[in-house]
Amino acid sequence: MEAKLKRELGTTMLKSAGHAGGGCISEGQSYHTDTGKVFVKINHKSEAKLMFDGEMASLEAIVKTETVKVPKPIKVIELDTGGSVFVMEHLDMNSLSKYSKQLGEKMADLHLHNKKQLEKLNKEQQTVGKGAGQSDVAAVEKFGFHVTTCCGYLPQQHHSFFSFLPLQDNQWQSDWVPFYTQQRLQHQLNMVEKSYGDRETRELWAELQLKIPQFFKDVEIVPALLHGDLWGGNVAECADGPVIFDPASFYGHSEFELGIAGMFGGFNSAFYSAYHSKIPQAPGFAKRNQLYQLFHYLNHWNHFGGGYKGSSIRVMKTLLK
Ligand SMILES: Nc1ncnc2c1ncn2[C@@H]1O[C@H](COP(=O)(O)OP(=O)(O)OP(=O)(O)O)[C@@H](O)[C@H]1O
Repeated sequence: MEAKLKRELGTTMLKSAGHAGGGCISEGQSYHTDTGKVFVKINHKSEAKLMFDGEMASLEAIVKTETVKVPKPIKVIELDTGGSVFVMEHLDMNSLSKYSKQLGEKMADLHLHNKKQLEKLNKEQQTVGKGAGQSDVAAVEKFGFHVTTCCGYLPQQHHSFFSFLPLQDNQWQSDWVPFYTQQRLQHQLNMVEKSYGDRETRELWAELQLKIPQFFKDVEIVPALLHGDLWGGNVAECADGPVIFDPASFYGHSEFELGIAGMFGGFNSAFYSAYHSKIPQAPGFAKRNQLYQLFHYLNHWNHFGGGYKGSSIRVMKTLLK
């Protein structure tokens, strides 16, 4: 692997700089190269390329916004032995502590970035001489993403719990509610149905589906670039400020991001007040927050089995009250 890495990165030096842990998905390893220190994620499964391509595209999209710091992506390389590696900038990271407020501000900046681009574009189009399609302003008017992303684990070893690939259908849609209902919730529920065929869940979903549009009355939703998997394990800080990593990006409702953020801890009140000072809570926020958590409960049920069934059903029942 190291010979190939050297070749692909065009570096004469490739010196191990230690094992950086790595999550439960991929092994992590840092190296010194001619152009600086890199962090390499290694996964030996054949599907890893798809997963890393999604992560690379997500990081590239976030970098372009110049809002919140992420490791700069460098390259996805396929290994001759099967599997792939993903090379990115190495960052010295510590647990988030003194930069919570800054993270809140920067996440809001990330979420507002596309809205600002759309406003710029609109202004330009009203200016004489610049018609539609003539602008250099990059703005996205739909919900989705240009590549598939993976929200969840692609384990190194096959494990009977993990019988599916946690791929997200990011096909572009003009409206958020059908996007979220079909391409996020329905997708998870189809997998639950396939694995467990649970009747109570099926019945609750039949009712809940019809109610979803009511949760979105009077809210205007502008596509926002999301990290997509913003739990406490994917945020940290460097010496100069907060950093987020391991994204599964797409353009969606900014509130979706706060779903998983609220589930496993890691975000304090300084984070939330800084975030909401830039993006205030819209009416109906609390209910939608539960609707957004439902996706993650179902995703966890599909990943880890029955332990998350109870939470999934509980949230569905609360939403139906
Ligand atoms: N660019 C980087 N530079 C240095 N260390 C990193 C970098 N990216 C990740 N790490 C370290 O590796 C760990 C795992 O990273 P990451 O979450 O991206 O991997 P993963 O295999 O997708 O794992 P999981 O989602 O299970 O946490 C992080 O918690 C962090 O300590």
